Order: sequence, then structure tokens, then C-alpha cells
Amino acid sequence: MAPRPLGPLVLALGGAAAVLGSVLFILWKTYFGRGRERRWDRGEAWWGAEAARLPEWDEWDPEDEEDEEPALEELEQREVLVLGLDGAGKSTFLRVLSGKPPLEGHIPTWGFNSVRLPTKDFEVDLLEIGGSQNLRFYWKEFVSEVDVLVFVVDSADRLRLPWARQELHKLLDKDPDLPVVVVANKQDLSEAMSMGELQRELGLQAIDNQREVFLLAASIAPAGPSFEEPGTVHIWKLLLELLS
Ligand SMILES: Nc1nc2c(ncn2[C@@H]2O[C@H](COP(=O)(O)OP(=O)(O)OP(=O)(O)O)[C@@H](O)[C@H]2O)c(=O)[nH]1
Ligand SMILES: [Mg+2]
Repeated sequence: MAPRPLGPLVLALGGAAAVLGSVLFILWKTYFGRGRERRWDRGEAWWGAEAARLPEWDEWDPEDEEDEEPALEELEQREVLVLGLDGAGKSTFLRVLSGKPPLEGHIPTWGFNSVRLPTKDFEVDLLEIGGSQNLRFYWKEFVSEVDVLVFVVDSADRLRLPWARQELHKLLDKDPDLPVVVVANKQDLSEAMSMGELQRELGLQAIDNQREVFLLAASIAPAGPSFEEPGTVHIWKLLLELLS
């Protein structure tokens, strides 16, 4: 039997997916530059980073002016990729970190979403790529470009945990040197799995000790008003340590 030609719908979908992937990648490159290449050399002390400053008047040399304008020294950038299945809490994490209240309900990210947060020594760019099935295909294209991966898991989504595990391990295999912070989100929910269970079910015990993989409990946007341990601060502090 002759092979069936691909239907126009399949071709159109394939084309749209390829275009979306390319657009995401170009936007990433444009926005974030050369990624991990720009990191400080590990041997170099991070506190060697100087604060942004304009040249002092007595440092000004008119001959220099012909070549270039005195430029404001830019802060170094650090890049953090935030991934996880749809509904895990990635956008909520970015909102809370940037001081905005969580949104009511789940509004899926159809592409990517980013925030830039300044610190004393560098700026941190956090990039979320949506977790819906058609976007997961593009995740792997970005992991080698960043300094840290944050992988957000819905601790109460027992049914889809095997999918989360599979996607996480694909990313771990893609870049063996990338530090990974797994955020066990929604710990406020009564059906949330314990940390021990999550560590086992996500296959984190089997990971080589040499590799930097952290599992942190969190309730980024707890449902009840009385929950006191949101965990976002701990994640941020760990990120700053890893990025320094
Ligand atoms: N109970 C509870 N709900 C949370 C928590 N964090 C986030 N949520 C809710 O989870 C839902 C999904 O959150 P989002 O941040 O939009 O999920 P996402 O990972 O960005 O999803 P996609 O963009 O589709 O990939 C929202 O209704 C949030 O309010 C939490 O700690 N506890
Ligand atoms: Mg989102």
C-alpha cells in the first residue's frame, strides 16, 4: 500500500510548531544574549563584579571620546529557566518574586514569560516556558543557555507525576552540569505528597551525588490565608547562592 500523504492539517500544525520554536529561540537569544558563556569564570570571585557607575570627571580623557561614548557599566546577567508541567505554578512563582499578587485561577502561558530582577551584584533573568504538551518539546533547546534550572512540580498532582519525572530526567540528561532546583509546590494542599515520596517518585535519589540537584518544599500561592511558609524566599536565596 502506498504511504498516505500527510494531511494539510498535520503539515500546518508541524509548520506552526517549527515557527513557534524558532521564534522562541530568537527571542531568547535577543533578550538574554549568549547565556552561560557570559558567566563568571568559576575561579573568579563573584564579588569582583563592580556596581554600575559612570566614569568620574578626573578619569575623563577627551581622546577617548572620539572612539566611544562613556558607557554606563552594565551589571552581569544570570539566567534561570523555569519549567514544569502546566499548572505547576511557574507563572505564579515569577509574579510573586516580582512583588505581584498571584492571579486567580490558572491562565496557561502560551509561549514564554519572563522577569528581570536586579540584585546588588548582578541581574537575574527568569524565563518561564509554558508547560502545555506542545511547548515541552522546546524546553530542551534552552537548558544549555542558562545558569540554573528551576523545575516546578505540583505536589498534589499524583496522576501526572510520572510525566513530570520523565520531563525532568530528559532535561537532566541534556545538560549534566546544570544545577537544578526542583520546587515541590502546593504543599499547602492536604493531598500533597511528602518530600520523601516526591524524592522517590521523581527518581532524585538515584542521581549522582556530584550533581547539584535540590528539592525544596514550597507553597508559592497557598490556598488558605493561614499558611505561613510560602517557601518563595528560600527558593530565591538558594538561587542567589547558586548564581553567585
Ligand atoms: N493551592 C495552591 N495553588 C497554587 C500554588 N501555586 C500556584 N497555585 C495555583 O496553581 C494554578 C496554576 O498556576 P500557574 O502559575 O499559572 O501555572 P503554570 O505552571 O505557569 O502553568 P502553565 O503556564 O500552563 O505552564 C493557579 O491557579 C495558581 O493560583 C500553591 O502553592 N498552592
Ligand atoms: Mg504559566
